[in-house]
Amino acid sequence: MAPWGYEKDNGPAHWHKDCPIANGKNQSPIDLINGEVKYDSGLKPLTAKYVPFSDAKFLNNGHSVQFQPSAGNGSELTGGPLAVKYNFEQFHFHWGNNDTEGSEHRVDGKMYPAELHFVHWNSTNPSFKDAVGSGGPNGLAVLGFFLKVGAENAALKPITDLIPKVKDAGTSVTVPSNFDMQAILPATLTDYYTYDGSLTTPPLAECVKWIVFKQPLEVSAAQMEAFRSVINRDGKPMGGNYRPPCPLHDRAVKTSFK
Ligand SMILES: NS(=O)(=O)c1ccc2oc(=S)[nH]c2c1
Ligand SMILES: [Zn+2]
Repeated sequence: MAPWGYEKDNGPAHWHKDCPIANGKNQSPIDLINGEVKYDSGLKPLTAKYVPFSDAKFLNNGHSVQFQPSAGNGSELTGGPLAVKYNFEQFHFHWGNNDTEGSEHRVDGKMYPAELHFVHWNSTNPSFKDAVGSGGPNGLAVLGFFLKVGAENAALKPITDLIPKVKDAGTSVTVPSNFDMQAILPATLTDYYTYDGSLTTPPLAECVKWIVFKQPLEVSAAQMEAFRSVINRDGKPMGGNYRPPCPLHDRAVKTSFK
């Protein structure tokens, strides 16, 4: 089978052939239906402590554009639904070819134009790869932020300004060491949905504690257009690199807000 992608011949409907877990009971993304979520007063705010990276790349891996440090540097996530410390691994994006589609998670059936994922791995594992394979929903913690079109996002500008340099699949560029990743996050990481799920791309491992924030981040129309200029490994616009929602089965979605 052609390597997986989001086209007719290699998209989400085909993934189960290489990854049978695609039809599992803990798959992501999902539609976050407000009438079916349950407030959990025990959910505390999250704390993300991100240290500037001296050696990080921004790359086009053929199915997303991704910020990837060369090694860990003590950037970590704690709190919220998490029992232990999680190490930062990478962040990447999913987006659409127009403003009516692009996010992976949905809220009452509504898609946002894009979704940003901050990926972290459970520090009780020796590595990210081990955390993915550790079994159970506590291997990774992924923060999901919806993006909507509005004001320019100054914190993401150093990243969106690099997009023209990674237009083609397999290209990468070094990110200036003064890039302030912490500035992307809202000041307080309070109102979120959380549930046990999976990677939204192959291998689709069911190893993720998902934490999706209610409040979207804003990016400008020009920043959205930058994403839409990215080309995938088939030479087509990468937009549409989102998996449709999966069945919830008997999972609960908890919220930190009423
Ligand atoms: N889109 S996502 O669920 O955040 C996600 C995060 C980390 C991943 O590592 C591999 S391999 N595939 C991945 C998908
Ligand atoms: Zn993702």
